[in-house]
Amino acid sequence: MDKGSLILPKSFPELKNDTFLRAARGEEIEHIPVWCMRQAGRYLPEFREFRAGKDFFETCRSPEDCCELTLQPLRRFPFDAAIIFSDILVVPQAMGMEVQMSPGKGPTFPEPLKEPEDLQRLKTKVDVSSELDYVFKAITLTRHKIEGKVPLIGFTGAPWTLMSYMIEGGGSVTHSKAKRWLYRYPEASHKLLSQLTDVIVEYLLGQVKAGAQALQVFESHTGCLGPVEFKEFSLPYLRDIAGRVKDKIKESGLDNVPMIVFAKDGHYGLEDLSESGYEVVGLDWTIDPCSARVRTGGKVSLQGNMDPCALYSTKERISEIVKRMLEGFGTKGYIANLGHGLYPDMDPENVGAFVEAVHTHSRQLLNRK
Ligand SMILES: Cc1c2[nH]c(c1CCC(=O)O)Cc1[nH]c(c(CCC(=O)O)c1C)Cc1[nH]c(c(CCC(=O)O)c1C)Cc1[nH]c(c(CCC(=O)O)c1C)C2
Repeated sequence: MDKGSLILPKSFPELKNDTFLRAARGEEIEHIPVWCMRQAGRYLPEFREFRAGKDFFETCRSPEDCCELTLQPLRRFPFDAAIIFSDILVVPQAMGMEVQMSPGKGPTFPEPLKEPEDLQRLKTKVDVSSELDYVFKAITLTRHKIEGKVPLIGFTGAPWTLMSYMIEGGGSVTHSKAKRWLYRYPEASHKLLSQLTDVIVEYLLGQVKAGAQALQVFESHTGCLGPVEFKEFSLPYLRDIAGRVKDKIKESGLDNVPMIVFAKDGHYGLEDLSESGYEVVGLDWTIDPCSARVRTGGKVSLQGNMDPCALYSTKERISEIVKRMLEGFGTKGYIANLGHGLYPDMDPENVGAFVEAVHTHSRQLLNRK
C-alpha cells in the first residue's frame, strides 16, 4: 500500500454487530458478546508467520501490519469485538524512553528511571498527535478494513502499570523497585503518574477521533499493590482518565464510547472500581461471578473472567465451565472474556470452542426467559 492511501476519509462502514456495545451499556442483546484479551497473538500460526523476523515495535509502527494482525483472529472466530494490535509501552516511548522487545524475554528498557532526578529525562510536553500518530493511523485503517463486522477497541496501559515498567525496566515479579518509589518518593511518584495521565488522556481521545468505538484501560499491575496504595496511586488516576476523556469527547462533539477498566488482581478494589466512571469493569478469574455482581450492585457491566488455563482442557469441559460462568454473571450487562490474555501455547481450536460455547449457552439462557 502506498503512503498516500493512509489518509482515509472518516466515513466508516456501518456497524453490523453492535452486541458488544449494547452489553457494555447494559442494553438488550440476542447473545452474550465475547472477545479475548491477546486475541491477536502468538497462539495463532498465521500471527507467528506474519511476525517472524520482524522487530515488535516496528510492527507496532506499521498501520498496515497492525491492521492485518487485528483482523487475523476475526477470520477464524466469530468474536464480537476486535482490539487494535499495539502495545501499552508505546506511551513511555512517546515520553522519550527507549523500549526494546527481546524475543522470549519481553519488553526491556535499557535505561529505566532509577531516582526522581531521572524524571528530567522525560519530555515535559508530549505532542501525542505526532508521537503516536502511527497508532491513530492503524485504528483508522482497521476501522475501514473491518467493514463494520464488529466494533474496534482502543486501549492504553494505566499510569501505575506504565510507571512500574519505566522503573523496573521490564517485567517483574515483586515490582519492588517501582514500589520503592511509592514509599520513598511519594511526591515524585505522583508527579510521574500525573504526567502519564496527561499523555494517556490525549492518547485515548486521539484513538476515539481516529475511530476507536470503545476503550480499555489495562491496570495490569494492581496485584502488587495493597488497598491503601491502590487508593492513593492507582484509583485517582483511573478516575481522572475516565472523567477527562469523557469530557473531552463531549467537547469535541463526538459520540460517547464505552470505557472498560481492567485492574488485574484488584479484587480488593472492586467496589471502588465500579464507581470510577467506567461503563465496564473487567475481572480476572480470582473473582466469583455472583459475588462480583453483588459487590458492583448493578452500577456497571462486567467483563471476564474464565481462567485462560481452562483452555488447556477439553472442548466439553470448556463448554461446562462457560455455562457455569454465564449463569453466574447473568445475561444482562455482561461481556464474556478470559480473566487475562491468551498464552502462546494455547490451541486455537479451543479458543473457537470457548467462543462457540458463549454464543450457544447465552442464546439458550436468553430464550428461556
Ligand atoms: C502479541 C503481543 C502484544 N504485546 C506483546 C506481544 C507478544 C510478543 C510478540 O508478538 O512478538 C509483548 C509484550 N508486551 C507486554 C508484555 C508483558 C511483559 C511482562 O510484564 O512480563 C509482553 C510479553 C506488556 C503489555 N502489553 C499489554 C499489556 C496489558 C495486558 C496484560 O496485562 O497482559 C501488557 C502488560 C497489552 C497488549 N499487548 C498486545 C496487545 C494487542 C493485541 C491483543 O490483545 O489482541 C495488547 C492489548 C500485543
